[in-house]
Amino acid sequence: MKLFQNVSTFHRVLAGLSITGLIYFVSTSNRLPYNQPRVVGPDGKGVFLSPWLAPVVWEGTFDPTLIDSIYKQQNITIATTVFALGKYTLFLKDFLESAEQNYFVGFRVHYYVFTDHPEQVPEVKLREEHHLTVLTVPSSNRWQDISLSRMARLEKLIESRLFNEADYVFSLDVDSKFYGRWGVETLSRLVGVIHPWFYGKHREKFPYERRPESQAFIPSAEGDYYYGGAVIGGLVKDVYQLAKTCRENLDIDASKSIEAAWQEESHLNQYFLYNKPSKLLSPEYLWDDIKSKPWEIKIIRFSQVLKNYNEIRPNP
Ligand SMILES: CC(=O)N[C@H]1[C@@H](OP(=O)(O)OP(=O)(O)OC[C@H]2O[C@@H](n3ccc(=O)[nH]c3=O)[C@H](O)[C@@H]2O)O[C@H](CO)[C@H](O)[C@@H]1O
Ligand SMILES: [Mn+2]
Repeated sequence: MKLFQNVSTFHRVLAGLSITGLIYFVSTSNRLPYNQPRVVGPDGKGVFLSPWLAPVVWEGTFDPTLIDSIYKQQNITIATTVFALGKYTLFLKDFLESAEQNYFVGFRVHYYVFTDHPEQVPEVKLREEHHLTVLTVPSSNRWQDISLSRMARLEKLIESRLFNEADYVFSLDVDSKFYGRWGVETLSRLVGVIHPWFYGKHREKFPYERRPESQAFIPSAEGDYYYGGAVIGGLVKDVYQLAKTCRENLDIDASKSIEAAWQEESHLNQYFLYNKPSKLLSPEYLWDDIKSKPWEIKIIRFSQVLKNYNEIRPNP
């Protein structure tokens, strides 16, 4: 504790702190202060390196033909998990059909569809080397539980199958559609996507979990990007570590009856702050159909579709 010259100063400071303040103090005292990274530069163009030298994938930063030819030599399989419980099965058709047009075309893909209504999984013609497995899970009557249980299910699926069946894995929101190429340019050890609604905002305004009692807590002076929970990816081993850690932290929060502001997305953001992704996907890879396209976005590749939450979620 270099900050304090002698023990009595340290005790006086401690005595003046509340328990919440103490947790805050201990958890922040050894963290490095640094400026928030920009997503769009002063020239209005997307910044394509993070301050820890992770590439940020934007249109124009890669040559699709060249990058495909490099990965072709590696004979890889990309597992893709997608959850469609309750009424969310209605998103599967567009999700899968648009994926088949755009998603890892020419590479081996294995979709794992988790659902409580296996009979509602549509028949979609898959490309050669693309496969789909339906995994039946129990229904749930809280959307928050569905969304956050994805971490535990991903962890278990990796343990039981993906260590043997795949090289990379992506977990994607089903209420989405592909509009453009999503290929091997997105592959890396650990991959996160920059959320389309917050990339122009100061990090103090990010909807991170702000209660120190939660395992997802992020202090207001910290944060790199606000990552979307709709896309998690990377090598099977690294995504396993992420899913396991987030699931453990979700369990700790649940035991204290705390639910983070944005469920597993909050825990994902906390994980990525202290375990930096090795590649970032620009908001081209997670847009929202109701959001107009600004100048810095040259192409929308994957986007959340319009939906009426009151109609499709099992609870408010
Ligand atoms: C764009 C984005 O980053 N979205 C995130 C955001 O809100 P969203 O509003 O996108 O959450 P959402 O309603 O799409 O739920 C996330 C996912 O859970 C599944 N699901 C949910 C409800 C249901 O009844 N049935 C079902 O299958 C489905 O796969 C869905 O895509 O915050 C959520 C957690 O609060 C997740 O982190 C989402 O990934
Ligand atoms: Mn969604």
